[in-house]
Amino acid sequence: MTIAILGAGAFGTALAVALSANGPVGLWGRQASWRRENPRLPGITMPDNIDVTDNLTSVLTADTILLALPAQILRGFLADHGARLNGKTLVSTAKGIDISTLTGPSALIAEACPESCIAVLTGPSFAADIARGLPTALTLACASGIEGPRLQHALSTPVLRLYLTSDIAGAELGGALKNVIAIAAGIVIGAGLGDSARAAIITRGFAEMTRLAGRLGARPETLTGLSGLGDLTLTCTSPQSRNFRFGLSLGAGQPFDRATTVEGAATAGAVAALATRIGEDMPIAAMVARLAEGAVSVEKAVENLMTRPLKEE
Ligand SMILES: NC(=O)c1ccc[n+]([C@@H]2O[C@H](COP(=O)([O-])OP(=O)(O)OC[C@H]3O[C@@H](n4cnc5c(N)ncnc54)[C@H](O)[C@@H]3O)[C@@H](O)[C@H]2O)c1
Ligand SMILES: O=P(O)(O)OC[C@H](O)CO
Repeated sequence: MTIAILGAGAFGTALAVALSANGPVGLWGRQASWRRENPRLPGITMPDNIDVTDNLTSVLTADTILLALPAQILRGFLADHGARLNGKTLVSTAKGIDISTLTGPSALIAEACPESCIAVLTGPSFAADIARGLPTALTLACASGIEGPRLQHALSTPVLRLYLTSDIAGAELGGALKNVIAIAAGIVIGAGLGDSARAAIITRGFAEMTRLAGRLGARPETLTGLSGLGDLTLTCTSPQSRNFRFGLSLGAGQPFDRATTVEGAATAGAVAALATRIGEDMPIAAMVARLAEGAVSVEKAVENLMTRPLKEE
């Protein structure tokens, strides 16, 4: 198996560093003018067997491509380059739902590359941790009983342990939805509402995640696994998370650098629209969408959530 990664942001670069333990890796970035140290991942030196390039053609000789682009970028990228990727094994790593189609990355890839085998790599993992070689466990979702195990072995290393599932919908939705709830958790802490309120938002947020994912065909055990509960726990509790930090700044009423990749912001809008379309109640996600747009104050959002009709758990 020959491997290339498209997207030389923090995560694509970290994956390249990890997978270089198994052999050569191509890493493409549209503006990859650096070669040995990515400014998005300071302090990490690229091993010699990573070919960092801004020439897409040169990395497309690989048979297996990991797509490490943000979810809202993917559709446009596939429109431009999907034909050249079609037929290759494609592994999606984006954690979001496309705001214009309300579909996840795997559906976008399937539409653009109908002859490709598609997998999803997701789970609790900060790029900096992976790049430093800290032990990490992820979920690899692939519907193919042949390609799935092959990928699982090729993408695992002594410090990167992949668990295999065939539940693409569950793995993908867990990764996308946890980002929305992480923003909510950040808001709670940023606004000084306390750890008890955060535990409540995580738990009720997880209930929303499992409800929506279940309606969209996910298996419950996937949501309680690494890609759901595992990643939710990480992202709602660590200031390393950009989604959590975005929430912190919203809650505290402080500015936030909008150039930072915060997948949960657009995904909250997509989730709210999706929930409305299928008639599912997602009050926390809907409130995060409004807060991220600046359409409601934190005080009003808390009041609205706390005064909803009382119900059974
Ligand atoms: N950073 C992490 O810790 C981490 C961990 C797991 C998963 N992820 C997921 O990986 C995905 C990418 O996140 P990241 O952390 O690498 O983001 P990032 O902001 O570090 O990098 C995004 C990259 O996308 C590139 N890009 C933007 N628009 C583009 C376009 N039109 N064409 C080509 N390239 C374009 C940018 O140049 C940049 O290199 C996200 O879905 C994120 O949720 C990130
Ligand atoms: O920095 P975040 O919030 O995008 O989170 C990164 C990863 O998704 C954590 O698993």
